[in-house]
Amino acid sequence: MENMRPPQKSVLLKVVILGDGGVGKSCLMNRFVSNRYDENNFHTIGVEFMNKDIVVDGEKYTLQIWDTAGQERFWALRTPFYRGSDICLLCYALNDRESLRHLKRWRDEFLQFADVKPEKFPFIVVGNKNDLRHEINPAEVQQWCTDQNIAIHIDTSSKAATNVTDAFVLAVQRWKHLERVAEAELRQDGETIDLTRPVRLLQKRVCCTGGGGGDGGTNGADYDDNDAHFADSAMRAPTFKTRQLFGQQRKATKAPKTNYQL
Ligand SMILES: Nc1nc2c(ncn2[C@@H]2O[C@H](COP(=O)(O)OP(=O)(O)OP(=O)(O)O)[C@@H](O)[C@H]2O)c(=O)[nH]1
Repeated sequence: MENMRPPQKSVLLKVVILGDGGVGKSCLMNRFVSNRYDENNFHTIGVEFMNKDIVVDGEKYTLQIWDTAGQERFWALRTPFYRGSDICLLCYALNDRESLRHLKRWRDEFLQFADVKPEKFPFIVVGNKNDLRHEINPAEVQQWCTDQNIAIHIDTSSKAATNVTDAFVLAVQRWKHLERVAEAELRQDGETIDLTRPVRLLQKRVCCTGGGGGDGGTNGADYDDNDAHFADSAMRAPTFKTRQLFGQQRKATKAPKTNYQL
């Protein structure tokens, strides 16, 4: 029989989106997963998540994206979901200076509850609402990222569908880069590495063949590698109980074909 190669496994990554209420976290997730945009979104209460399959640099990933409530009063509902994250998107709105200033608070909250090493964790700064007049100049964002030791920031518009997929792709590449760094460190320490499996992903991250639960559809885009990353945490999928309590899975109704051109 021809073409009987085993299907490539998909690596499961938990991605958490944090930032002030109204900066556009839910819109970003919906644009990425379903290519939809809703002008009249309700505030998120607690957390919601969606899955999306994506191919980056020839490797399959299932991104489990957690959209969190940005309003302060929901902190107790969102913080239990930080543990087990692989990537954190820190989201602000380009027309709202305060939302950039508050990113420090969001980062600190994440570090407190996710229990990860800041220098080894892939944070990506996302400036959303790129279609509106900017209140913040790029040098300020760059300075903030440098101060916080964050390597990547990108401007997006969920409304205009600008750079949304790119933001998630960059995040995966950053994660991959850190993974390689971790692998190199292990080699230096003389530890044995199983080259057939991702470092520290041994039992948990390899997800499934053919992808992520079918909620998002597969983005066939492929990306050239240059950069990458690693999270120091274990993947923990939500249990049925926690889903019932807080983490509702948002259904992407028919996922239309993405119109992103990368
Ligand atoms: N112009 C413009 N407006 C946007 C964009 N993204 C989101 N919005 C608007 O901002 C509103 C709030 O977006 P949400 O995605 O609900 O914001 P959020 O960060 O999830 O808010 P919380 O759920 O309260 O944390 C939306 O209803 C849109 O009207 C964008 O890229 N451009």
